[in-house]
Amino acid sequence: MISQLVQKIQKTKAPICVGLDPMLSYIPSHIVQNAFKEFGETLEGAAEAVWQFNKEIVDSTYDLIPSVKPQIAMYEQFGIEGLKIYARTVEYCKKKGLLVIGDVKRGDIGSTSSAYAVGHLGKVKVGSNVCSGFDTDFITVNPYLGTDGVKPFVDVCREEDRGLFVLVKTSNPSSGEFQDRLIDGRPLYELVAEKVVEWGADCMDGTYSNVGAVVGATYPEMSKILRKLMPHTYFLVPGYGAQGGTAKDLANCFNEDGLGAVVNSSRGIIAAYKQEKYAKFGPEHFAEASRQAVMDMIADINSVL
Ligand SMILES: O=C(O)c1cc(=O)[nH]c(=O)n1[C@@H]1O[C@H](COP(=O)(O)O)[C@@H](O)[C@H]1O
Repeated sequence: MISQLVQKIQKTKAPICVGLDPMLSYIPSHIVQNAFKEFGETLEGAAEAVWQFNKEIVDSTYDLIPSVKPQIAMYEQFGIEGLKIYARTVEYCKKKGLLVIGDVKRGDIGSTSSAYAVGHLGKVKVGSNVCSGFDTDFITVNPYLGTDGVKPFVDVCREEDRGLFVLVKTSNPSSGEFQDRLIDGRPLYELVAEKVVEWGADCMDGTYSNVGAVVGATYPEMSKILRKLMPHTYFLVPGYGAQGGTAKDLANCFNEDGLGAVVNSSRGIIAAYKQEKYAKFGPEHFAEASRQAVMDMIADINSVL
């Protein structure tokens, strides 16, 4: 699976992923009002607005990009109606030729992780049928429970040719509270990185493993160390844009050949029309503002590679 992402990145010359993290407050009021008119001021109405918003953004950017990353929390806030739209968004993006990284951050005891792995990446047996749940290409995984909590995901990746991005060093301000703590003189994120390499050793797909790592754009010194520790691990790099990470900050996440990382931006792309820089597009043309923001992000990142 990771080789498909590499190929799409090489084809588009865009090592990026558009984060489909829709909050109702980002959605222009003409879309929200139309959805409310049809479905009322209900969870169904909110979910319909999210769907219309996502569809326009995907339609206006899919030819420029290799991948998207829907964050499931933004859909779960609308309950089952939101989850239906998560599933519809995944399916639509795949039809458009995009690789989909489901940002679900799962991880539990082994038996529970197995069910998560099947539901998001694999297939489930239903009587005599074999069915797919959310059917995403990659998901994000939380490694806090250790090897038996991660292995079920790795096994499904090997069986189904899917991929993971395991949290190693996250982009948020408090990430150091646990992740930077020294254990036998070494920060925890380095120990997790070594485990990610070990988990991914049996899942190679070309130069890289299907077991990747999440490394935030906001900690450039740490990403430099992690890049060296994990030469064959692909990085998913969030934190660019809205969280303050710049192209210069994330240059360390890439290998010398310009591969090795896919950079996410969510609010910076989907809510671009709200920024002064893109205000000229106005809410009516929000999707064109997103397209322009994608082009600017690609140029910005390529300028440091
Ligand atoms: O796993 C992630 O994608 C993730 C890890 C991390 O360390 N930091 C982080 O921001 N994310 C996700 O990346 C997205 C960032 O959104 P923006 O800050 O709007 O670009 C959100 O969906 C976060 O949940």
